[in-house]
Amino acid sequence: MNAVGIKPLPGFATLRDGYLPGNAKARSVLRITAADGLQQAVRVDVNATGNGKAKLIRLNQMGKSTVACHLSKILTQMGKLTYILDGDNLRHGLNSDLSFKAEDRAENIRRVGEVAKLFSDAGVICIACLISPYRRDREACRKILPNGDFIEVFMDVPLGVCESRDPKGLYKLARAGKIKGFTGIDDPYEPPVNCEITLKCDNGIYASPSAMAEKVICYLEYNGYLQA
Ligand SMILES: Nc1ncnc2c1ncn2[C@@H]1O[C@H](COP(=O)(O)OS(=O)(=O)O)[C@@H](OP(=O)(O)O)[C@H]1O
Ligand SMILES: Nc1ncnc2c1ncn2[C@@H]1O[C@H](COP(=O)(O)OP(=O)(O)O)[C@@H](O)[C@H]1O
Repeated sequence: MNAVGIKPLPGFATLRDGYLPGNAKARSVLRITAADGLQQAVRVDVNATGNGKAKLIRLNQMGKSTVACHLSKILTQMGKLTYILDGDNLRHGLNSDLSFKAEDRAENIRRVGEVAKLFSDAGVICIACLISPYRRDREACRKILPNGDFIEVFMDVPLGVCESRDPKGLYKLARAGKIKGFTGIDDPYEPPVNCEITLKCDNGIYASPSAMAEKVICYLEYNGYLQA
């Protein structure tokens, strides 16, 4: 158990223990650290990472973007290329024609899956943070990616905690009936039954976003996803 309460998987230290992953090439790590930013990291030459694989990583529920940023930063420091596909942002561009009706959420998730597949082909680890509240849509998305390339991360955060954060005030509007079909209020969220990773609280205490990201890294390391 380290200082942030994560039990490392057998044979793995977490990054906070000062562990430099054996497969991270010093040249790549230095170069990408110097770039110091997620978008800049994406511009780094693919060959510099030595990473031939890419994965779609889904994060559910509140705190998605925050954990995704930490995850991307850690992966970048390890010499990997990453790109974050954030549902909230994509709905301003690629998916601006879609509503929050069930069929439009399905199309939203399908498009993000297809985009993630393209990133994957280019050797970039794609971190997709979408609510994707319905199981059937997540399973359809899993099928878009090659077998084993879709890693589902469930952020098991109770509605009350999400609602207490509410930085955009959307829960308040939903409770007041000013937004209809809001996930968790008057639209369902179906928790996964077969996700690869669950991030939740321990003894009522939530891990920090960076600790959650480290847990994902441990999973990826342990299962050989980050080998050069
Ligand atoms: N009705 C309704 N239900 C849920 N969410 C809503 C809704 N209306 C707007 N928003 C904002 O849209 C963000 C979620 O978009 P997603 O593309 O991830 O949703 S979905 O996967 O298609 O369900 C989500 O942003 P995040 O909080 O960053 O997830 C909300 O701010
Ligand atoms: N582990 C955490 N502990 C406390 N607050 C958090 C945590 N993760 C995220 N937050 C805060 O919760 C709010 C929502 O986080 P965000 O990452 O934008 O969620 P999402 O992308 O799921 O909507 C933000 O104000 C963020 O700072």
